[in-house]
Amino acid sequence: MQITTVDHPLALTRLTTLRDKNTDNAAFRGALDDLTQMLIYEALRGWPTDDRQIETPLVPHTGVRLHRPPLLVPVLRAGLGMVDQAHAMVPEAQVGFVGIARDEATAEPVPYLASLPEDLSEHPVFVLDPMLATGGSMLYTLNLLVERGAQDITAVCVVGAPAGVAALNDSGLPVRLVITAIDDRLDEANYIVPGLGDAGDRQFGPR
Ligand SMILES: O=P(O)(O)OC[C@H]1O[C@H](OP(=O)(O)OP(=O)(O)O)[C@H](O)[C@@H]1O
Ligand SMILES: O=c1cc[nH]c(=O)[nH]1
Ligand SMILES: [Mg+2]
Repeated sequence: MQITTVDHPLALTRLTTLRDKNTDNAAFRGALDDLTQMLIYEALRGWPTDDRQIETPLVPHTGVRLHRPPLLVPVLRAGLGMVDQAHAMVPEAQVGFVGIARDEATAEPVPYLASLPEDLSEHPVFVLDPMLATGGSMLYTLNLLVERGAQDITAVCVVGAPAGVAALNDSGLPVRLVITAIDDRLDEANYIVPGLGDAGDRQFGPR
């Protein structure tokens, strides 16, 4: 699996804000917004383009547009904090939604929403979820997408645990990973260490 680590100093300052337990919900959302811009920018590096004929104020000119803009799929709740900025970067993108909450006792993904196009065979997909812990939620989402024909998927994450990265790698699914940091480990409750806590709660409050 291809892994792109976005460790630009500006990405790392935002990650530090996210990790800081004294960052309030509004500042957390702001830092995630900034970081998402950088992740999407890197995720689209080298993306195919088509010619677009325009006229500058001086002469006709051949510019570009994205070839097949990715479908953006935030995984609720935490991925909601990434979708507005991702959409701002790729305004022509369509957006689908997946909702999953981990069972707190088992860390198994419990899905509660899937709102996606029926046929994804022509759509590259960007899955937006800041956290890749055991990988259960991401694998559930990837399988949902592949069942609908997706063949080109990018997982766009902020922090991963080695176990989650290995789970994606071992899945054999058509996915690459764009991420800011791969942390040390999971704790006994399957939280990422050092991590940043619960990315959903830190944006929206406890559920
Ligand atoms: O890799 P995993 O072990 O599956 O853990 C990662 C998942 O956990 C978090 O969501 P959570 O279940 O806390 O829901 P929330 O976003 O509503 O808080 C996170 O946003 C991921 O979706
Ligand atoms: O550390 C973790 C693990 C799963 N989900 C989170 O939000 N944080
Ligand atoms: Mg949560």
